[in-house]
Amino acid sequence: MNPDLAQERRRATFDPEQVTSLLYRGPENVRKRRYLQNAAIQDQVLRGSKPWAFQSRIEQYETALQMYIYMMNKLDEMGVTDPLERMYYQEAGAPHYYNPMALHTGMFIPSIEKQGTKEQKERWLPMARSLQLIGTYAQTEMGHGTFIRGLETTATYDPSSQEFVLNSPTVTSMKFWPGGLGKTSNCCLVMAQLITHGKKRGIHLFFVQIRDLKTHRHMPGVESGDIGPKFGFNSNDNGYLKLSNVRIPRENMLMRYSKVLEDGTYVPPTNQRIGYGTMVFVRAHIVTNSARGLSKACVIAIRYSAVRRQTEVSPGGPEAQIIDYQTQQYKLFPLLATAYAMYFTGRYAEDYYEQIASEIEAGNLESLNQLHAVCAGLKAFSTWACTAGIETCRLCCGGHGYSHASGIPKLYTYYTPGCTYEGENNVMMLQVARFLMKIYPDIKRGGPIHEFVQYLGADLTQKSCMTEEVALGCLLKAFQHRAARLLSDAAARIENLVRSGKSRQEAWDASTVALTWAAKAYCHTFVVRTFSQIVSDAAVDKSTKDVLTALCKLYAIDGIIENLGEFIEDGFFSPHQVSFLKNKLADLLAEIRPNAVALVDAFDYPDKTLDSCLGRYDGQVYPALYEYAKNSPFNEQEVLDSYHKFIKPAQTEQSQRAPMARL
Ligand SMILES: CCCCCCCC/C=C\CCCCCCCCCC(=O)SCCNC(=O)CCNC(=O)[C@H](O)C(C)(C)COP(=O)(O)OP(=O)(O)OC[C@H]1O[C@@H](n2cnc3c(N)ncnc32)[C@H](O)[C@@H]1OP(=O)(O)O
Ligand SMILES: Cc1cc2nc3c(=O)[nH]c(=O)nc-3n(C[C@H](O)[C@H](O)[C@H](O)COP(=O)(O)OP(=O)(O)OC[C@H]3O[C@@H](n4cnc5c(N)ncnc54)[C@H](O)[C@@H]3O)c2cc1C
Repeated sequence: MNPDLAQERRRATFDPEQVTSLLYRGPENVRKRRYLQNAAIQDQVLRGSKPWAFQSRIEQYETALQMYIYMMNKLDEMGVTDPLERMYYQEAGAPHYYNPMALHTGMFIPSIEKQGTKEQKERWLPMARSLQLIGTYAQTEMGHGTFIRGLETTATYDPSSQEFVLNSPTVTSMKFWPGGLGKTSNCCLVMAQLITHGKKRGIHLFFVQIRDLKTHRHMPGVESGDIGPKFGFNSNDNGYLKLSNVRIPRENMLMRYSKVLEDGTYVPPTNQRIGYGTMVFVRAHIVTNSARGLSKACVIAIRYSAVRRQTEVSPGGPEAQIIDYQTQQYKLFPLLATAYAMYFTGRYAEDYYEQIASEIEAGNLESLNQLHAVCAGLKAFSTWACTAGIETCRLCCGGHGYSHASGIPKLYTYYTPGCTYEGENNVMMLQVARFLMKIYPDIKRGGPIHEFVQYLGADLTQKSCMTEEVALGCLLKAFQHRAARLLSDAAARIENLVRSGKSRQEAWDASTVALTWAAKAYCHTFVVRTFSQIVSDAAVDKSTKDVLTALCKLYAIDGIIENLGEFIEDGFFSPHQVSFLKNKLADLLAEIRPNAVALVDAFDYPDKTLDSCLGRYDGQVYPALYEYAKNSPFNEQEVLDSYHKFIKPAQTEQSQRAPMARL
């Protein structure tokens, strides 16, 4: 054990186990999580041969496939059915590979469960669970990802044969990007424009078999393939798909909420957007997923910062641990606080999703819009925080952060597409703004509105209650004030533009930056509120609560300092109050410092899950870096063939032109 890390753990003022329990919803869940992680770590088959970064793309794909199929079988044998528990096992078993069947379990099966009729579920789910059917969610096209009403793929109903005929009429209508579509899947859910009786009925989901279930060759009229190497996700065969007069039976349209009858009569759903449900489900889960990404980067960067020493503090004296530099703390501790904030908010988003989804199942669609706004907003807010935070963690690791040995570049390329997939983040923020502007008249009237948004109608002339003590309640009020004011600003801007003669749509289009500011401020407030509520309700001892409260305050204060203009432009905070906040920020960095390592230990990631030479629990960073370097295929031969092919001839040629000087 590295002595600095051992010392860090001794000086912690709280019990990390209590925090671990809080993060993973109780000691019983922690026990199960550890059991599954250990089972994966100890499994010889999952040990792997060489580090993923030294493998070709095809090798990465094959290794990922082999490992995931092995793990699925193991989980079935162990009787583990809960998706989260399955994820814990897989995360520890194959942390370096993006599962080529992730869309099968993450979107294909859930879409059938949520959008399929009873008969469709009985027909497809058993085959999907036993991998006879391997599916994906094929929505995005080369020409359209965001504007899904503009998708071009058509599904035209033919009443004479009671079939839909699917077509990709243009190059841009080709499905492009779906995970596992290229080579892995034999079927998919295709989002296509439904046409019955010659009329367009909007986009709907259709079950389409794209490959023969025995030979895996393409079905007639189907062309598909891999889209090529990407920034990350290279063990996944994100694919393209072109459909030419592909016929599927009428029963293959997912008909839980809308129907096409035998004669082609279209029965619409109660709400057209109910068919977007799988996206809302995944967005709700992306919040915790972002917390996972950011927290892993924090574990790596904070442990490494405790081990790494750089620069003599006094001449001839010992070099300081880099974690003792205030600038390093300022970069890392707010991110640590953010990771906690996102874990707690993710938990909230998932619970809220389950609550509203069961109301929807029971036929009550009243909260669908609000659920959409919450999930879209938190998805965007959390993925932005995660991506930016991972990059800061990488920079905090200096040169070694740039190596795949650190594990951080992999985290970055894995998590950054979260800002784009499942709804591009700016577009998601504009959906939040749309929701807020829609209810704005009710907010102003003081009409019946959800408690999430009540504060948005607060008196904007009020000033901050902040004192030198910096209470959490006052911090939350500051966020609420900022969100209310930015929303009011955006609304006023739109009204002014309308008064000046613009149409409402033109006024909206000319205000999307202001609307995005308002939406982000709303999401930020949501996170601060959730974090502070969970901390104040947490059943933990006083020392643990003190540490969590310090983290929560740091999250809030850092959010204010980073967006200071928005908090002071209307004079809400006085300059005096801003200086309280700046002083408190510095105090909190010092207060969190002795607990930083214990706070990252509390995330409870086994070394294998982190896959990082820098983030090891034992802190043996330097021998691990050396071992990793030795594994490079470059080092398999003392002299590479390329020396004889290129370097030697070049030297010979050069020496003939100018004879070598004696060394
Ligand atoms: C327990 C563990 C379980 C595990 C589960 C999985 C966990 C996953 C976790 C992590 C994932 C990691 C790996 C993930 C792999 C990658 C997966 C990527 C997959 C994809 O990317 S699939 C493709 C996703 N595509 C999109 O998201 C497209 C984005 N575009 C849209 O959503 C829409 O086009 C739009 C919202 C931007 C606009 O839609 P449109 O119909 O034009 O609507 P508007 O005119 O703007 O608004 C009209 C009206 O509709 C309301 N509305 C819009 N969307 C919804 C909705 N989804 N639900 C409800 N209501 C909606 C909107 O508010 C308007 O309402 P109003 O008229 O104002 O009342
Ligand atoms: C790794 C990865 C995996 C994916 N997996 C799948 C999958 O399994 N299935 C699937 O169907 N799709 C998948 N996708 C596709 C993904 O869902 C889309 O890329 C995403 O929805 C964004 O759409 P787009 O690419 O058309 O971006 P665009 O909409 O073209 O965005 C480009 C820019 O335009 C801006 N913009 C676009 N529209 C607006 C607007 N209305 N207002 C303001 N700004 C706007 C955006 O903010 C962005 O800056 C995946 C993508 C990636 C990267």
